[in-house]
This record gives sequence, C-alpha cells and structure tokens, in this order.
Amino acid sequence: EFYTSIDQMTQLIFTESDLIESFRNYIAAEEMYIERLKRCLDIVESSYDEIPEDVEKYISNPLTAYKFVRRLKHKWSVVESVASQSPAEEFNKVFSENAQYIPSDEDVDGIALGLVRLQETYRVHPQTVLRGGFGDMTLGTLSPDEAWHVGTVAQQNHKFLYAFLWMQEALRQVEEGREAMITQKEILTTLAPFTFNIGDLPRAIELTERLLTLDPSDMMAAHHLQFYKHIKESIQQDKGQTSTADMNIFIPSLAKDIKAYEALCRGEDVQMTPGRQRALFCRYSTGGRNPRLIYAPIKEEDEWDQPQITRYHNLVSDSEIETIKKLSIPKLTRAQVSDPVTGRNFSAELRIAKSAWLAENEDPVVSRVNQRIADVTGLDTKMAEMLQVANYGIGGQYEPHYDSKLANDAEFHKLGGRIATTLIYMTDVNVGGATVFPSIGAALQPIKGSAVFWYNLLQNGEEDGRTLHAACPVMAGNKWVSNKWIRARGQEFRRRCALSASE
Ligand SMILES: O=C(O)CCC(=O)C(=O)O
Ligand SMILES: [Fe+2]
Repeated sequence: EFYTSIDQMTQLIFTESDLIESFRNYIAAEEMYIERLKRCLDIVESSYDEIPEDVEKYISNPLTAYKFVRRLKHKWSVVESVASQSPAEEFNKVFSENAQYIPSDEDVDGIALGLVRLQETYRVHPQTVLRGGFGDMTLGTLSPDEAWHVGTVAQQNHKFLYAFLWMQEALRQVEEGREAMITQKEILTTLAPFTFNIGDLPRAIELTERLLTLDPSDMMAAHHLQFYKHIKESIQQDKGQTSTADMNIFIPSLAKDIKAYEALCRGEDVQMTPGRQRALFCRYSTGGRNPRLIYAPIKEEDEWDQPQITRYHNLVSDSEIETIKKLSIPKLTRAQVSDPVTGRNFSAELRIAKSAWLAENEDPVVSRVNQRIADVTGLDTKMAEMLQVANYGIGGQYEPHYDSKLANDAEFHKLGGRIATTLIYMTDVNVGGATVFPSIGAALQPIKGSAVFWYNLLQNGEEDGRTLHAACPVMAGNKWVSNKWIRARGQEFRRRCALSASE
C-alpha cells in the first residue's frame, strides 16, 4: 500500500534512482570483469602448445611432463580466481534488498482501483481526469495501455461504469492512432460483449460490427452479432416500435449506493445559507486576555453556528509544521481504528492514512503548539492526549465517525471522554480532503496553519450527534493534519457557558 502515504511514494522515487545507479555501476564492473577475463584468456592461449603429435611420448619425457603439469596448475588457478571475482553476486544482493520495495501486481492494481474509487466519490469522467485536470492542477495523460489497465481493474472490481468509460477511452486513443501494445481488435473483443452486459444493445451491435470489419473471420463476433440482432428484433416486435433509444434492455443503475458525505465532499448539499453566513463572524481573540495572546491575538472565525465550529487562523507557523512533520515521518504507521466490541485496533478501508503520536516532551515545538491550543481554547490540555499527526496520500480518507467514541478506553476513568477536538491543518490540499459533517451539512476546507475546534460532548456529557464527521478522500495533493483531543476531566470550570440546555 504505497499510496497510503505520499511520503512512501517519495521514498519509492529515490529507491528507483538508487537502483539505476547500482545497475550502472554493476555494468561498469561487468565490463572491467570481462576485460580481465579476456586478458586471462590471452595469457592462457599464448602459452598453449598444440596437442603434440605423439601424446604418449610427450608425457613420458620427464621435463616436458614437469613443465606441462606446472603450467597447467599455475594458469588455471589464475583463471579460477579471476572468474570467481564476478560482480554479479554483489549486484544481486543489492537488488534483492531493494526488491521488497518494487511494487507487485497487486500494488499496481491497487493504485488503479484507488483512482477509480476517487472517480466514484467525485463523479469524474476519465476525460475530465485526462484533459481537464482539477482546479488549477492538470494531471497529465494515460496511454491507451494504461487506460485499458485501469478499465480492466475497474471491471474486476465490479465498477462497471468506470470500466466501460476507461475501456472506451483506450479504444478512442487506439483509433486515433496512438502507439499501444493493446490492439483495436483486443479492445473490441472485450468491450463489445461488456457493453451488451451493461445493457447498451445498440452500442454493442455497433462495436461488434466494427470488430467484424476488422476481422471478418472472427466466428465468435459473428455469433454475438447474430444474437444481439435477434434480441433487437424481438424487442422491436414486442414493443412494435423502432426507436433505437428504447433498445436498452435495462438502464443499468451503475451508481453505487449514495453516501451522503460524498456529496458534501463534492461540494454539493452544503447547508450554508446566506442568513447563516451573516451570523458567522471573524474576530481577533486574546483567549480572554491571556497574557500570551494579548500582543499576538489569534484570528478566530466562526465556521458553523449549531454546533459551534471555530477556526483559528495561523495557529501554527510553517516552520513549526515542518518540525512536526519531520518528527513524525519516522514514526508513521498505517492508522488504525478500534473495534467497538473488542477494543482491538485494526487497519480498515474506512481510515486510509498513516499516523504517529508525538509526546509533549519530544520537542519544544510540540509543547509550544500544545500550549497555544490551551491558550486559544481556554481548555486545560494537561488532560489532553498526545498530538496525533496524520498523513493522507492520494485516496486517503476517514469515513464518518465520532471522535468521542473510544472503545475500551483505558484512560477513560482518569481523563473522561474526548470532550473536544482541535484539528490542525498542516497543508492545503489541491483537490478533495475536506472535513465534512454529514448530519449538519458542513464542509471545512483544509487551510495550512489553521485549526478547527468543536465540542464532541454536550454540556451534559452526552455525545453530540451533530459532530459526526469524515475526512474526504484526497483527490490530488498531500494532506497532513494533527489532532489534539481534549479530555473532559479538568474542564469543568473552563468550558464557556452554554446558551441553551442542548449545547
Ligand atoms: O483529516 C480530517 O479532515 C479529519 C480527521 C479526523 O476526523 C480524525 O482523525 O479523527
Ligand atoms: Fe475525527
């Protein structure tokens, strides 16, 4: 799973350049080795006497026998030692050490499937991916063979709409004359019956006819065409009409079950109204005349009213972010979620990211950031958890969850629940990667250096159902965040007063 973190993908780029370097060195060593072998052969040949006419006489002369045996021993032990110095072994060792980093077939299919999953979430057509790009980011192109591969992976994973679209894209490019291993005939042989299977009869007939034009001897295609035409006729007879528009056997419902939060990820259904917008303010705060903030007030912005979600701008500086990233990179492991029943941690599709925990005393920057969170929120972070750093690669996401829910929480009795979340954005994200709240219809964009803050628990200590939230898949770019979860214990006199009983 290289793609769970951009950092690992970056490593892969360096791995390849290291491999190229050792391959080049290996060839140079082999060339020197061959030179030595040739010189050795020259020497061996130069002192070689033709096979004597009378072998027996030659051997029975004590002097020639002595010279022959001595020369033989001497020369061939030199050959043996030169030949044993082959650099191949050394190179093979280096190579097999790196082989573990070389992607497997599953990795390649996995990253293609990741692309298709993103397309599903953000509802983007292959043509948009290839030509439009996203926002201000153009993504580049895929060759016909690459488009074909993505299509077949989509098909194997039952993502038929995108399988169809990517296969069509491959066909289009091959027809345009683009160089490819895959041929038009091969594409049509798969695509035509596939098109029939997803219910597009007219197009299946058209594609099969094209296949037969390319290869009139294709018996299978001829057979299929006959079958499709037979179906077409019986539909026409049944319906007594000729409109090809009605020719589809069924309109495939190809969209997967709609997830509410995915619409928010696409920027649809955001429940922000002008009236609501007017009620949200931006102000400078000193955290209630906190001496550390009086001369450097923090810019505080309302992101949502009910429940209150506040954004603190420039809470952490670029250099603090760099330090936090640097501290966590060696510790990043696949983020786990805890099983609500057993309390055991496990890796799951619902959270695709790498994460690490940073302790207060790890670096002055960590304690400085902790202190600033305490200052701006007015809460006591002594009872907070360590800083959790998370890195999402392409497709990285976290499906809807509550932060307050912790299974088998060993610290619960001592610390109380996770009363509040401070989520620090350590990067902007090119496309995707918003934090969305499906129950209330809020979507928060990552803004580098800012943090968003909300209470997970109501004043009465119960979980606030409105705080269900998710991290949208990253479509393009790299997303880094830090979480500071604040526990309930110790906040009794610090939490600002509620305006209503349900807060
Ligand atoms: O990355 C995000 O936007 C949200 C992360 C989150 O909800 C979490 O880590 O609990
Ligand atoms: Fe969360």
